[in-house]
Amino acid sequence: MKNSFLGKRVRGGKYAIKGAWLLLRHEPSIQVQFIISVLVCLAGLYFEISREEWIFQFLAIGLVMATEGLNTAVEAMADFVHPDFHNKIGHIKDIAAGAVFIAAIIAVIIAGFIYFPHIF
Ligand SMILES: Nc1ncnc2c1ncn2[C@@H]1O[C@H](COP(=O)(O)OP(=O)(O)OP(=O)(O)O)[C@@H](O)[C@H]1O
Repeated sequence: MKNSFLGKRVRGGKYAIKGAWLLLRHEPSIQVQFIISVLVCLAGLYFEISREEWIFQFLAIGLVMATEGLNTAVEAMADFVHPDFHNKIGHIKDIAAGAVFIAAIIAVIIAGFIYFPHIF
């Protein structure tokens, strides 16, 4: 079982859950995004948004948090590979942060589409 196809998948799932838990426990940016996600979900309950709106909302939350998680991994990898200051490392980190920024902008636009008609 240990090295079977299924065993490896189960082990991979355990590592992934561990990684998600580490992000939530130790990454301030993920913690902030998690709190915002909870607040947005409360807003969804309050405004009784539709099934389709919930789907887009969860997609936006997943997009931002997953991108932030990958950004964190890139930063950790960059610091491990090259702990000292280097222009290339700065460039790599800026690009990874840019990906989070794009995801966040899209999430804000989606939130606007969902909540603007409910509020105004
Ligand atoms: N080793 C380095 N060499 C060159 N520039 C760096 C280096 N480390 C960080 N920088 C620059 O500082 C910026 C912020 O990097 P940092 O690793 O502190 O990310 P952060 O966004 O503050 O991380 P966190 O997600 O932990 O808040 C980078 O985008 C990059 O421009």
